[in-house]
Amino acid sequence: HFKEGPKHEWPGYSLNLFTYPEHYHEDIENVYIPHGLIMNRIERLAHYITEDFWDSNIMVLCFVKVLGRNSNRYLETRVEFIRYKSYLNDQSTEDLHIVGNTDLSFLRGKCVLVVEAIVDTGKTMQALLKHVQTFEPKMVKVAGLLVKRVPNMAESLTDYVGFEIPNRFVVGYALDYNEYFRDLNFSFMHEDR
Ligand SMILES: Oc1ncnc2c1N=NC2
Repeated sequence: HFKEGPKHEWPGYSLNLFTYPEHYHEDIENVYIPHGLIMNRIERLAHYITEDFWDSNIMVLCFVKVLGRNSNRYLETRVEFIRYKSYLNDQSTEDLHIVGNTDLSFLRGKCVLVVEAIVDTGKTMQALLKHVQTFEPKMVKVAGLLVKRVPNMAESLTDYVGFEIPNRFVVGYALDYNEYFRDLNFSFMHEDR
């Protein structure tokens, strides 16, 4: 997936180009990926996913449903959420703690798309995929909106990548730092930690 990119790192956009909650002014460094760009990229991923899943029902996904309305094909989708905790402050913990229901037997024989906001070390995703496989789905693919470039990254776990980003902590657009910054629902910010 990841061609060796240019060595310079994308500097992000200056904060004064955007409006964002006052209470975050001291904590964020720049706008890394604005909302509009995220939306455009997600639509492209939905195109690839719809092609790959062609005539199978998809167990987990919402944005393909929108694409279904625009194109003449509608893939029935069902969305289930797996809540888990894998981060303490900004360090990934080793193990996967699934919160709530761990019985995923509804996946048996199904075409599953695991949708993750961010794939970092890949440890959580590997643990999640191992757990999903025990329920013998027909197919499992992974969509990650953000995938970090981390040293000796496990073979690419992600079939659909929104944005490949440097190995730095980002917040916003549902990504949090100990539950802070979740309400930055319009873009990613580099958290200068
Ligand atoms: O950079 C990150 N920002 C928020 N949450 C997570 C991150 N990486 N793994 C989980």
